[in-house]
Amino acid sequence: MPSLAVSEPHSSQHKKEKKMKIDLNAETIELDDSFDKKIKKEKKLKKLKVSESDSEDSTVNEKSKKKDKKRKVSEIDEEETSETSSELVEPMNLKAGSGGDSVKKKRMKLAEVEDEDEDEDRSDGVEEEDPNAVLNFRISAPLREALKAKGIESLFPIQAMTFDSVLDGSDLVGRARTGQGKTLAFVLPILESLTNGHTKIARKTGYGRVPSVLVLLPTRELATQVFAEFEVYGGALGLTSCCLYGGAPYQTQQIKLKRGVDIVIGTPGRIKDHIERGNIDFSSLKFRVLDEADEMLRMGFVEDVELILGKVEDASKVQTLLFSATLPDWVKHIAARFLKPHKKTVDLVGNEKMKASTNVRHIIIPCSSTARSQLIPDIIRCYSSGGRTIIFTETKDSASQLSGLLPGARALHGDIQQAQREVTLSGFRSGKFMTLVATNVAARGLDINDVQLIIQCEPPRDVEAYIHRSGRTGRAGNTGVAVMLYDPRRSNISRIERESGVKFEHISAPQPADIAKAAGSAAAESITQVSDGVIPIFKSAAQELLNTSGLAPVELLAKALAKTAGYTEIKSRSLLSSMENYVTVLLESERPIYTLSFVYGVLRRFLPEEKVEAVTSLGLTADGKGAVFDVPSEDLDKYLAGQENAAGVSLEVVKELPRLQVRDPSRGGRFGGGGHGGRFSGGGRGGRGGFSDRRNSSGGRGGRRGNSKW
Ligand SMILES: Nc1ncnc2c1ncn2[C@@H]1O[C@H](COP(=O)(O)OP(=O)(O)OP(=O)(O)O)[C@@H](O)[C@H]1O
Repeated sequence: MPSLAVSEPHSSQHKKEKKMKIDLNAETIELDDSFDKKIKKEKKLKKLKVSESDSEDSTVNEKSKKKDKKRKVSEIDEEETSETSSELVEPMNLKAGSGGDSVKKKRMKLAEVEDEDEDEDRSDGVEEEDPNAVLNFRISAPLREALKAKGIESLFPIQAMTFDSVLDGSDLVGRARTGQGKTLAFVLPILESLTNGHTKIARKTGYGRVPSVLVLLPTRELATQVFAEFEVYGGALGLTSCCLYGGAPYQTQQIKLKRGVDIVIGTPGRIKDHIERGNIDFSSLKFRVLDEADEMLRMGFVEDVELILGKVEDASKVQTLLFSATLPDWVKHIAARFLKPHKKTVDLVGNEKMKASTNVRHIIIPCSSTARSQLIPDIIRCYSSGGRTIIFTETKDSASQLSGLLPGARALHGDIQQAQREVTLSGFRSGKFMTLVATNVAARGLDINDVQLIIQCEPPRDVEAYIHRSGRTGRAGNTGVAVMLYDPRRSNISRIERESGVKFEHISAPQPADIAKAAGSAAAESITQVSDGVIPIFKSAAQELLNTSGLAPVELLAKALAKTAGYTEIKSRSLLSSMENYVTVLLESERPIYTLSFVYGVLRRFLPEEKVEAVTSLGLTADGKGAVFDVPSEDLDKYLAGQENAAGVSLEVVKELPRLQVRDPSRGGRFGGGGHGGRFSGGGRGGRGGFSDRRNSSGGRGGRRGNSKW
């Protein structure tokens, strides 16, 4: 593993004082959910053997209701004393995961923790009860069994905190960070309500029945994923579901609707089409769910959503639930419009500074658009731990281009035919390929096992996108890494930092030499495994080489290892742009430097024109006294030698990238206040400017069918 220089310790934000607010009377609950800690605790509690008697096969565990208040209170106590830490260990090279079940994997990890804690627990001699154990909720036996089969024996906080409210008939707004189980938070109580709860009697049954539940989601992939959950858990209770989204034939969807379904899941455009064709009747709806509501509305589905929601005969008889990891202010207006006034709100993020996943290590690396395809494979090598990687680009074009440049990667975006999108996603899920290059179409909700690494090619426009994209890793209590590439001269990452609460780790690009070193160790290991039987055959060639090379045996062996590892030439990388074969140079002048043209003027005083033109990625330092730029590494000596003819000017190769002024494109390229305060270490070479691929963007907010940009 290459040792990567980290200039700023990743830590403090996770250990800050946690604020918690609970006001049951006002029906608003806000908690710091301290998910890591919660999961650990949960695992410890697994040891508790809650005997599940057969007589308890009664559909609902009545006791659980009485325990409700107690459970909530103990939940709060736990949270109050906990800390959230997302500090993760340095990346390791693990074997590529072959798929499998994330829950099981997580259980395994935590089982190890349990073992360590065993002695301690024995000495306590106190058995703790898990307040969130599935058995403590009004969850019927078939559903409990289905959960158990998936390795779920305890509810996650958002599920535990919302279950009774939904089952008892409340409208609800639910918010929890990415990957914390919001889907089951509505799936479970809805299913129980339909089969054992208050909506059971009114629910239509039999052939041709009209749906009781409508779930609206922003993308087809997400609709398919939520549909799969309803299939598993609803199927266990004899309920049927269907999934309606664009790009798939109408006829099969129509036939399903005609036969009758209990739950309809889909994207707004296609559902509206079915309504208009008279295929669907929401007059007997009992539940409406808006999952990732803000995204649906952002994608231009407002009118469709309104029309669909308006298709119920008596809105007072329908429960409406709204779930998301992010709730921009304007979503609250939507909630006020569609949800009943006495709705409940369970907000596990609340006023917490950190809005993004706390299970994720958030890293930023300076990189130009031209260096991306060279840098990304090295980032994957260093940070994916052998698991899956999702790379986010801003546009469909750049997703297609980048996937073509990365070996074994596939693209996913809105211009790809639906059938192909499904093939791609299922290939990624099953581990046929390990790198997916996607637009925001994959940013929301997708729950894919063993995604260890997220790479964002440039900072997204809004903070919600950052939160959701980085949340594709570190799910269900697992850990992950999110790397964002940025242009230190142009990208204003401080806004994302401020609004998401993330304190980025500033790291320089992995240097090819570090990666080669790690590959050399692996090659050495593989050589020790070669059978001694080959020695007599190769010995004479080795002896000959030793005699003629003029090198010491260890040097010769080093060359052999380099060849075995596939590194016959070691490049280096710019600190400024991550371009290979470029080096970052700092120019300092006795006089203040206000403009880029001043820097070019200074360079012309002591360098020939062609050398000045070869300078790239020029940026001014925040202290106003210098400028940094990249020069081709092969010409470095010529640049450094030139300074001898320049009075009052010095040039040196930087080992740490100084703080830079950030250029504000909205002000005609003028430089704004200081950039971020990060410093970067390492050596490097760099590349050309032109960082953003947004010029390719079709812009706008997307049309009715959404996804036009993605
Ligand atoms: N109680 C539980 N115990 C163990 N695993 C669970 C539990 N509930 C959900 N999970 C798993 O956690 C993962 C994340 O769940 P889910 O996709 O619902 O998260 P989310 O909060 O909706 O995330 P996002 O905001 O990104 O959409 C899934 O793999 C799910 O199977």
